[in-house]
Amino acid sequence: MGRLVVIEGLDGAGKRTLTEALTKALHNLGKSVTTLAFPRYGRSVHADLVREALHHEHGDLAGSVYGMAVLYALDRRGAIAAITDDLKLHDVVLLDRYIASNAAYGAARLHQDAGGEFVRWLRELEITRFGLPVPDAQILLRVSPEIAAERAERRARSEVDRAKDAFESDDDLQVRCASVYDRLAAEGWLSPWHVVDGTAGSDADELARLLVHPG
Ligand SMILES: Nc1ncnc2c1ncn2[C@@H]1O[C@H](COP(=O)(O)OP(=O)(O)O)[C@@H](O)[C@H]1O
Ligand SMILES: Cc1cn([C@H]2C[C@H](O)[C@@H](COP(=O)(O)OP(=O)(O)O)O2)c(=O)[nH]c1=O
Repeated sequence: MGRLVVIEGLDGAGKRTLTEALTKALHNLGKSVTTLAFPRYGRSVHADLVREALHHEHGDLAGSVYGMAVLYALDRRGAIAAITDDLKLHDVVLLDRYIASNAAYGAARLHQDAGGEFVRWLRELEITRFGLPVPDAQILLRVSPEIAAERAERRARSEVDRAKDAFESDDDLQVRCASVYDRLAAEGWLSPWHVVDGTAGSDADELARLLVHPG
């Protein structure tokens, strides 16, 4: 069985960039890798509803923290078979966002912390009820909310279809979200976490070695 490794962080932290660098670094160690990004836009009706809601469609849907969290969770539930199959075929399955994104953004929206009711409810929904695979390791790509916002802004200007959504445009939300992520990582929520400084020019080779030879 392969290892399920998750990359987490704020919008614009550099998750997609690190996913690519880590994939190369793991290949260099002779490991087979496959990647998957959540939400699965264009492949899951739940993910598409999320994107549309974040761009002000579907009435007051985006206003419901629990409603949005259920949609994100259903997107993942629809991917269980694919993840399980991938874990049989590859040494590493690398996910760009997973359950902890739901925990961090939902708790931040509700002004709760990582030990609050929302995070407990979410774990019960996604792990206990839906039976999602538990990650072997999670990486928190840590950058200040200001740097993440600058990067998300630059990307919104340079890439088609990347206009900032409701969460990305909410600076206070990103600040609260960063602190929930810090707590989730410090507590080892669902798995051990590796905290990586996203401003230091992350060393993907070193991280790949840590992931392949934990401890
Ligand atoms: N270490 C880095 N230093 C500077 N810019 C970066 C770094 N990593 C990513 N970027 C840039 O920041 C923007 C957001 O990166 P991306 O990987 O798309 O973030 P995410 O997937 O976390 O939203 C992109 O324009 C990317 O080129
Ligand atoms: C996967 C996931 C994302 N999110 C949030 C984080 C982001 O602000 C937003 C969109 O995800 P993101 O991966 O940033 O997509 P995009 O390509 O549009 O930037 O959804 C959750 O709240 N819960 C989740 O389970």
